[in-house]
Amino acid sequence: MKIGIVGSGFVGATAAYAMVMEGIGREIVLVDKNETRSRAEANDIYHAVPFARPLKVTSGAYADLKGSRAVIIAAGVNQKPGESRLELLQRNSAVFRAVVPEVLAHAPDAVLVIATNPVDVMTHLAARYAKEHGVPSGRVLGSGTMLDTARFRTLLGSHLGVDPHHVHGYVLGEHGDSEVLTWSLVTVGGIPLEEFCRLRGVRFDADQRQRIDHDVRKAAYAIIEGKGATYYGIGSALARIVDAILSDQRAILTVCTPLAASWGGGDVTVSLPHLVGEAGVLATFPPVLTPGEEAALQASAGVVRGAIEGLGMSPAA
Ligand SMILES: NC(=O)C1=CN([C@@H]2O[C@H](COP(=O)(O)OP(=O)(O)OC[C@H]3O[C@@H](n4cnc5c(N)ncnc54)[C@H](O)[C@@H]3O)[C@@H](O)[C@H]2O)C=CC1
Ligand SMILES: CC(=O)C(=O)O
Repeated sequence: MKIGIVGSGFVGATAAYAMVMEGIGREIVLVDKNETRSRAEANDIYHAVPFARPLKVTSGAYADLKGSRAVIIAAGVNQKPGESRLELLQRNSAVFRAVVPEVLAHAPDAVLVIATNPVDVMTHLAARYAKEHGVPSGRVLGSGTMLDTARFRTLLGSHLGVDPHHVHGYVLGEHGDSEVLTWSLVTVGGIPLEEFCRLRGVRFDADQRQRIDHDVRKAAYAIIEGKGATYYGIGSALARIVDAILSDQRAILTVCTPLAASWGGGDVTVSLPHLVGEAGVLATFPPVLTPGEEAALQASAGVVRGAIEGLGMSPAA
C-alpha cells in the first residue's frame, strides 16, 4: 500500500519516519518542490528500515503518487515565533493552488490528509478543488485538532497519574487560538473526570483547568519559540490517521472535514469527533456540550468561516 507525502520538510519527513517506525503501509513517496531535500530525507529515513519495518521510502515527482491510498499534504510555510496559524493563510493558499490539483490529477483515488496550516481552511480549500474533480468531501480530511487532543490527553494523564491512552477528552473547533477544550466530555476509564478525581483524591480546581487549557492552547507557540517548528506530535498524528485509513480501522478521531449544513455551525470546516476508515470520514458525531462549550464551539467555527470568506471562498465547499 502506497502513501504519498507532498511537502517533505519537518512535518512531512517526521510523518514518514513515524510510519516507518510503526510499519504503516508498504511504500512511502516524498514529493517536494525542493527535490534535493526530498531525496535526502527519503534516503535518511530509508536507512532506518533495518531497525524498524520493511517499507520502501523513495522521493519522486507528482506522477509517482499514482496508486497512493492516502496522500499527506504538508507543503507550505510554517509559523515564525509569535506568528498565528491564520497569518499563514494567503501564502499557503497560493501553495495549495499549485499542489492540490497535481495530487488530484495523479492520485485521484487517494484520501487526502491535510496538515498545512491554517489546517481547517486549507482542508476546506483542498475539498473545494477535490469537488471539482468529483471527489466527495469525506475523502478530504485535515489533522484538525488531533494534535491538540493529544496534548490535552497527555497533560490530563500526567496530572491524574493515568496512562493517557485511558484518558478520553476532545479538543474541538479550530486548530488554533479559538479551539475548545471540552471538559464536560472527559472520562478516565469510563468514569467522568470529577468522579475519578474524587475516587483518587486528586485535586482539580479552576486553576488546574486554566493551566492545562493554557498549556494546550499555547503549546505550538512555546515549542516554536524554543526550536523553530513542531513536528514529532503532528508526525505521529498523521501516521495515526493514515493507519486508520489503510486498515479501515473505524477510529474516532478529531480530524476536520467540510461539515454538513445540518450541523448547527453551518457549512464550515472545523474539527468534531469523526469516524475514520478506508474511504476517509465515514460519519460525524456532534457532541452534546454544556451551553458554554457549545457557544465557544460556534464562535470557533465563526473564526474559521471568516477566514474562508476572507479568501473569497463560499463556506459551502
Ligand atoms: N496541522 C498541524 O497540527 C500542524 C501543521 N503544521 C504545518 O505544516 C506545514 C509544514 O510545516 P514544516 O514541515 O515545519 O515546514 P517546512 O518549511 O519544514 O516544510 C515545508 C515544505 O514544503 C515545501 N513546499 C513549499 N511549497 C511547495 C510547493 N508549492 N510544492 C511542493 N512543496 C512545497 C518546502 O520546500 C518545504 O520542504 C506548515 O504550514 C505548518 O504550520 C505544523 C505542525 C503541526
Ligand atoms: C504548529 C502547529 O499547528 C502545532 O504544533 O499545533
